[in-house]
Parts: sequence; structure tokens; C-alpha cells
Amino acid sequence: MKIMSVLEVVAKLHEKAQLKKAFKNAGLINKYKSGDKEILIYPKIHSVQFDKKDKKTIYTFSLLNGMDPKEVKKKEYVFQQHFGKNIEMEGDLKKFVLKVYQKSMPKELTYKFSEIQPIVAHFKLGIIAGMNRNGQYVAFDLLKHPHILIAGETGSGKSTQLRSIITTLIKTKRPEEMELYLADCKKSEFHIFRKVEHVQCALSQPRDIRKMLQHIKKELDERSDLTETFEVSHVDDLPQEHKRPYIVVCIDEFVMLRKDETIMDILTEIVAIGRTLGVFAILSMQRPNAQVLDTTVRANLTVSMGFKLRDKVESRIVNTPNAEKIEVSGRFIMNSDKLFELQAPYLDIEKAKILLNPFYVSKKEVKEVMDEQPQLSEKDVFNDVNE
Ligand SMILES: Nc1ncnc2c1ncn2[C@@H]1O[C@H](COP(=O)(O)OP(=O)(O)OP(=O)(O)O)[C@@H](O)[C@H]1O
Repeated sequence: MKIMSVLEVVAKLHEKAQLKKAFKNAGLINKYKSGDKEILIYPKIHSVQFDKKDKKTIYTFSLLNGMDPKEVKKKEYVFQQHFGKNIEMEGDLKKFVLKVYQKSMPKELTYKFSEIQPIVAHFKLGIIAGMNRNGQYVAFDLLKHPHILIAGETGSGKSTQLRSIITTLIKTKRPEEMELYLADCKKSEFHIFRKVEHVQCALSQPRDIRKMLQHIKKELDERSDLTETFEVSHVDDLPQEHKRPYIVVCIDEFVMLRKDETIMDILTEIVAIGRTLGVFAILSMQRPNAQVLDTTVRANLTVSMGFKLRDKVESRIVNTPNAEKIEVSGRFIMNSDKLFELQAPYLDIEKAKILLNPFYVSKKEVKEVMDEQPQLSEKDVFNDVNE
């Protein structure tokens, strides 16, 4: 025991010395002269802990008064040069925690529903995000963290992530509990979901998407009236006979719709008031654009997933620092209250079709959707299957 603790003391001293070297190279020191000697003053290192279970070392330190905390983030690369790429730095004004991981991120993670199901089972609308470097799945409830932004350059893994999120929702919720409204401006992704029972529509034409959103707007208004009438704060608390299913609206590459004011207004409304009304949005975009996002939309997208982004500016817009440095497909930074680095489960189209097969139903023939046709029923507009 005694020998162990001596070894530990030596190891801690060694780690402290490493951290001091990093402070010095990052310029996070104060210097003054005493005679012909130069005295260096380092940030105060409070502790060094070895977490054997998670194979990480945790350093806690405080900056010296007058030091700019932004410098720590700016110089994170220096800490990476000293401790390797797998680090996490958290802190704000003065106190910081540096975590150095010995484990590296999984390079690939195959989507396995049998592993995912128990993780999302206790959520009302479980979203499986990915796996962290400790081999743990990270998931959350859309009811607690409503509205997701998924951003990343082409080939980074956004569509795969959307596919895995939607497939998990379908497999864990009954059609009377959750309805999906899908819009895909690139016409490439959502066809596999068209015939799924939960899916009200899978559209790609802007005018159809506008109608879909107008329908959802009507639903928002009705739900709002109902919650007022029954004096409840959430649709889940409505009397049984007035209960409404959750609605999840997914729009792939929604930037392509930015010029349509009606669409953008309704989207803004969904993310602003949808949570308590049981209406949620998942939006994806290739090139994050501050003008499109710099509105109520951005403020209300409570979770952002930044896959590989082009540069720091984009990472800042999406709120996922360092997403521009990602080199692996399916890897992303998630920001939802705190930051996570995760590997998304990989679910290819063929495997998704097999998983969805039990939920396929034959749908009505598509009806011609005219631009001005206010009398159209919901089914007329949304059953756009044309087989
Ligand atoms: N989670 C993942 N794990 C491993 N590889 C992945 C993952 N997601 C995507 N990939 C790889 O990256 C390729 C592109 O993925 P995906 O189509 O999801 O990208 P994207 O960001 O949607 O691109 P685009 O905007 O062009 O549609 C996939 O064909 C696959 O080879």
C-alpha cells in the first residue's frame, strides 16, 4: 500500500510538472525579475487525479488573477501537443478542469438496435446520439432537449445520423404515439420511410413542404387552444380523449427553404413553442449560415450536432467548438448543455430497410397537390406515395 502511494505521489509530481510545461508553452504564466533571476509564476494546480475506471487523468487548476480565460481555449492545441489529442478542457472564468483520456474514440460503431433499445427505453422520445470514448452510449429525451440541429459538410455523416434517429424513433414508438413529417430538399434520403406507418409524409417539393408546415401550424394552434381550455401546461396532461400524438418534423438541408417566408416563420414558431405542445423539429444543414440561423430558430435548437465542418466560423455558428478539426466520418461534437465528442452509429440504407420492414404499410395513391387548394384533407396532401 505504502509503495503504491509513494508511486502515486511521484506520478502526480510528474503530471504536475507536465502541466506546468504546458502552461509555459501556452504563455499562461506570469514572469518577474528578482535580481538577475527570472521567476515564473504558474496557474495554481489544485489536484491531479487518476481515474482508473475511465482511464483518464483529471487536472484541476486556477488561472492567476488578470489572466484571460479565453486564452485557455485558444491555446487548447498546446495542451493537445503535450497530452495527446484526447483531451477535454472545461471551465470559464478562473477554475478549469483538464481531462486527459488514454482511450481513443471508437473509429466506427455499427447500429445495433438490441444495444440501443434498452438505452432509449425509459425516454418518451429517445434520441440515440452516439458513443463516447469510454464506450458508453449517449442518448437523450427529445421532450427534455427539444429541437435538434445537425450540421456537417457533405460526406460527414448527417444523413446517416438522421436515418438512425428516425429508425430508432419508429422502432420504439407506436404510430398512435408519434407521427413523423419528413421533408428532404435533396430528394435523396427519406424515400425509405415513406411507407412506414408513423410517417405522415415524405416530401421534397418546397410547395408541398409549405403545405405540410401549414398543417402543423394548424395543429400547433389547436393544441395551444386545448392546453388553454383544459388549463394544462403540456399536451401530455390533456384528458385522454383529447390526447395528441407527438409530432416530429425532420427537414434535411432546410437551408434550401430559407427564401420561403411562410416556411421559415412556421419553423420558427415550431421551435419557439413546440416543446410543450409535443411538436419537435430536427433540422439538418450542410453549410451553417448565420443569417438563416441567427434568429429565434438558433436560440431554440437546444441540441446541436456538429459533424465535420468547414472552418471555425461554422463551428461557432453551430455552437460545436472544434468540429472543423474532425477527420472521421460519423464523428461529431454535440452541444446540449454540455459538450460531448461522439461517434454516431452507422446504419446503412439496406439495414435500415430491414429494420423498418415490419412497419411498412401500403399507402393511398398520391393526389395531385395544387398550389391553392385549401379544401384538401390532411391525407390528400400527405400521402404522396406514387406507386
Ligand atoms: N456513423 C458513421 N460511421 C462510419 N461511417 C459513416 C457514418 N456516417 C456516415 N459514414 C460514411 O460517410 C458516408 C457519407 O455519409 P452521409 O451520407 O450520412 O453524409 P452526409 O453528411 O449526409 O453527406 P451529404 O450531405 O452529401 O448527404 C457514408 O456513406 C459512410 O461511408
